[in-house]
Amino acid sequence: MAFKGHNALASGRFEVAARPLGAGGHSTVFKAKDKAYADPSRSFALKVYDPQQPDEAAGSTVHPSNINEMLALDVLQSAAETKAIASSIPPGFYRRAWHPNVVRRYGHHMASKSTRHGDQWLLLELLEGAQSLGRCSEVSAFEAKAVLYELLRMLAFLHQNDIAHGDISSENLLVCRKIEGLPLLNAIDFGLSVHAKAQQAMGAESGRGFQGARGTPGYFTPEMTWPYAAYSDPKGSPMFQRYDERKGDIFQTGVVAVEVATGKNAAKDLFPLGRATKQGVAQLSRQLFTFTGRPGNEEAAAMGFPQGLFSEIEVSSADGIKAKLRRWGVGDEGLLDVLSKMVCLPGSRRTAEELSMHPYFTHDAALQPVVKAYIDWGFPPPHTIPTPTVPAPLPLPLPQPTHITPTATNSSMASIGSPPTDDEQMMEVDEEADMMVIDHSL
Ligand SMILES: Nc1ncnc2c1ncn2[C@@H]1O[C@H](COP(=O)(O)OP(=O)(O)OP(=O)(O)O)[C@@H](O)[C@H]1O
Repeated sequence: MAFKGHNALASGRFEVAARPLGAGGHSTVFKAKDKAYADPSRSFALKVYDPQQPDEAAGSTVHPSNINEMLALDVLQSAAETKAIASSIPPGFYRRAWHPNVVRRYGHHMASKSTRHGDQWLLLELLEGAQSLGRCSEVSAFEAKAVLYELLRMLAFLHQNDIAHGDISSENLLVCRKIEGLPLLNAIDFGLSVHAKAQQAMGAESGRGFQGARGTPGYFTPEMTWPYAAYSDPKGSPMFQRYDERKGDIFQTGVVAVEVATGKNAAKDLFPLGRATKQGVAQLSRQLFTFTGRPGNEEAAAMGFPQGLFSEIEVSSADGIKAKLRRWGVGDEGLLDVLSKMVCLPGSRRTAEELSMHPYFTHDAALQPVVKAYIDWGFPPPHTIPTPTVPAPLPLPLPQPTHITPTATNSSMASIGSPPTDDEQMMEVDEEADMMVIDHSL
């Protein structure tokens, strides 16, 4: 197994598969074994970031999104450790308290001055046999409901921890196994995440929210696009308003849910970005507001939305949004109601926790195995399913970590595997795996 670049760190420590698992704009992800781990036969996903040209001011070769991702996973690790202590999970086993819908982090290294490929990496749980939600075919209506419920539970958790994912898309959600026959999602790619820790580390001014459009085409939100429509040269315009990325997560999740429910593709069929230019975003903005409706006076003022913009478009209403969703092929009235509170203007968007308590989910006893799984993992829902068949939650044994079979089944989703074998014997090294050299003096 060879690693391109052959630097001492990566080729010495990891045995890396030649063929990548996947690649993104700033990284390549490989299946790898870590010789420093107690069980050197255990496989991980090694995300190797591309070094950047040294930044003029700080001389750093680390792309800011890599820092974002690393720090978001730091925050999630702290949350898991705190939860583990509260649940009397012994030290070293905190990953048992990690949220089931977020990929687990095992270590990282960020050599901030190095231009060598392989000096910036993130070691993640291997989601073996996983495929992106966007590539799953034949998702049943009930699977689609379970997927949306899981997404909302995951977002509620992230948002409670003051993290916005910032780039929810069907490519950044991997499906790797099933709970009682239902798909289990894992969110990856926290490169555009928004959280106080990154803002502190990178000296961003305080206050939540970004300005301007960023993310994956197909998932841009109305609030990030309107300044492009409002001004011929919006760059640096003081009229750019900050927007709350947590609300953006809700909109993007709604778009993913529409994709899953209808089989349409966000970037091709729903909200295509014709050209990645200001003019292209301006056109997309018109399309987005045609879908959501333009803001009424009050919301327009709150968004800093100029008077008169898109005056020919009707004012936003839930009924208008539902009618358009029906035309796209969403038929279920419950789902229509949930989506009309997600794929709408920011002022009308509900929180992930509120949405997870919608009767569409809570009145469906068939969703019980999924809800029960969260209770078993130590994440009780903010609601209870009103059915006599639901057993009362018992005092929890230590949640068993999940284990993934090495190969996908021939269905569109892979299956749950046998129980884990390594966690107990890994105790010391489990912690050791996090004590990797961190050099991010940015
Ligand atoms: N933990 C994992 N287990 C298995 N495969 C993974 C894992 N993490 C990432 N991948 C694969 O690698 C691909 C790229 O990962 P990721 O989206 O994190 O990279 P990125 O460089 O941040 O991408 P982008 O340019 O979209 O921001 C994913 O689409 C997936 O196929």
